[in-house]
Amino acid sequence: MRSTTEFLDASLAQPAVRVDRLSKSFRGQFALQDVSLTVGMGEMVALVGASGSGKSTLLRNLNGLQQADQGTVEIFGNPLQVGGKLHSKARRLRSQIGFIFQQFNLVNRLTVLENVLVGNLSQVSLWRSLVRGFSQSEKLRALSALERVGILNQAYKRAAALSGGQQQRVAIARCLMQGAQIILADEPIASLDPESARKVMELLTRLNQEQGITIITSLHQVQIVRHYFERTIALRDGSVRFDGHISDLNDQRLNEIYGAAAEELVLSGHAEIFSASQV
Ligand SMILES: Nc1ncnc2c1ncn2[C@@H]1O[C@H](COP(=O)(O)OP(=O)(O)OP(=O)(O)O)[C@@H](O)[C@H]1O
Repeated sequence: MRSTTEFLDASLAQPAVRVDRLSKSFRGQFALQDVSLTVGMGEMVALVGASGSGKSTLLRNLNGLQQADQGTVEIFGNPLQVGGKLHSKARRLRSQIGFIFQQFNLVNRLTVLENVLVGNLSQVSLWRSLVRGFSQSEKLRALSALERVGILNQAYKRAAALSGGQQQRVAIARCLMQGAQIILADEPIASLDPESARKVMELLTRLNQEQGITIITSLHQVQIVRHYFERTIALRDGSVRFDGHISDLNDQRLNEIYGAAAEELVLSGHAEIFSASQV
């Protein structure tokens, strides 16, 4: 069996994510329909689309939280799911994929540091680790992750005591502790105030630019996408309707794809993010 290092080395020549003809239905309705796309290592890609267009379903399928009915997802050239079944390597591949949720998904009664430390553990190992404690080097790595996301000074507070923006940064630190090479973020700023949203978007951008972490983020607001992203994939009714440079996804193109629903993407929340700050 190959070691993790060999596994990572072999992956360098591969795209980070490759999706081939992925389809998923709920009660006879397509949530994803014949979706194919490739995301290179170190890319930062926005997924846009009106409510119900399939963004969350796609992200959940990319890390195997959910299985499609048909099609393939490959991570670093290795199959994660094929034809609706998780591959035997899925667990190892998933350890390289961090996932950030709109509602942060932290364990409220644990401290910030503990949340970062347990981020990568199964439920069983989580309680075992909490009982036996963590090694010094694990704690140092977790503290370093918190420093990288700018909230080292909150390490010993309970997660529930933090603001939404800070909690989202804990979730990102958890991905760093996990050693994630890919971060999937599902509407990561939808529950945040404009200033916190700006900080989270800047942090994701920095992790992409400075550490080469591949980032795929679903977002509702086209203004934000225009500011932070170059490549954008637009979904409608579970199909890819646009995959290209954000400058080509102008208002006219949005209207062609979404009709009246384009307003939801152009006008919804956080437009003030840029006027309220120096960005
Ligand atoms: N677990 C589920 N059970 C039934 N239907 C589902 C389920 N998950 C998603 N769907 C349906 O699949 C379609 C795509 O949903 P999805 O959540 O992926 O869209 P989205 O673009 O992320 O929307 P939003 O921006 O509102 O989160 C929708 O019609 C939704 O109702």
